[in-house]
Amino acid sequence: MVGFLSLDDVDTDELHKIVGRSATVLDQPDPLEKRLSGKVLGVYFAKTSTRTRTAFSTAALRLGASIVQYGPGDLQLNTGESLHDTGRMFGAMLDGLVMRTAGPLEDMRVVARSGGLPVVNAMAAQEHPTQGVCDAAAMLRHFGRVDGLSVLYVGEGNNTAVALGKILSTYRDVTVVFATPKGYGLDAALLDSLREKGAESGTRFVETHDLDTVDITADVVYTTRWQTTGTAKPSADWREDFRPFHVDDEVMARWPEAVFMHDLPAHRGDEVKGSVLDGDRSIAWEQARMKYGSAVAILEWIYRDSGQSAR
Ligand SMILES: NC(=O)OP(=O)(O)O
Repeated sequence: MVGFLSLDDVDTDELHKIVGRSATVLDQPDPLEKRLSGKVLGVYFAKTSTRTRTAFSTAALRLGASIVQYGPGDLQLNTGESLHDTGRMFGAMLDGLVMRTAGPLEDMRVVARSGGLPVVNAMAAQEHPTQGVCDAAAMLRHFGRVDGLSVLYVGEGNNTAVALGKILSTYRDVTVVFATPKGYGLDAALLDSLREKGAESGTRFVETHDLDTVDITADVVYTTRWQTTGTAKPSADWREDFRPFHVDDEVMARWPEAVFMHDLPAHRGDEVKGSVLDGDRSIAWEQARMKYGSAVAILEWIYRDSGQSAR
């Protein structure tokens, strides 16, 4: 049973192969090899999604699988059935599951263990690993490399930031600055683990709560929406804390060589000005298309032993 629950679970060489494959999928015309022919995947999204759900559904279909879709109100989980029992039922009938919740990653591990089936983490509270693959692949496709890039992340230290940090920690000589609102930064233990991992390959991580003091020469300015899917801010006046992290043309002018990235969905006027998101330096829409490329690459990797059940 091999799923895709956390970037921590995947060997670096394998991860880089997945990123490399993601970056080529967009340039490869259909048809894809039907690596998932005869398989049936569950696609369970307990939280809203436009990109990830569409990407994994279309990727599974184009790879030859059939899919069964479940929305937030569909499962007997809502009436009190346990995750363990739910996983057992999925495992009895499905060949894999793509799953999004706002809950802990451990919930997905329970489903994977009890069902004995591969589970893809399409976003959990702690980590959005498929987004990390997508983002690294978008950088690879644009720059021809990930090694040596300087990335300025502006916004909340959410599950997208965690995945971005984890995947960039596997590349060489990358500089990552997280400019996060005070009180909404990365978990200190996570940041320590990123620094430890990055030290092996010359990759460094810095966190600041003052965007004005950032003095790197960035290749990428990356932001994310202020209200992460499935989470709520603890204070009513949180917007005041986030306002200095709005990426507008003046912010982009400080990094004239940088491209702009965004995991989307965007809220123009909050985290980003429309002229930046839709401007010449934005690769956010190519990055969004990479959601499909990365979904294909992840599913191909999970079912890489063609002809054998991944279960
Ligand atoms: N970036 C991302 O995960 O988008 P969706 O929430 O639309 O899937």
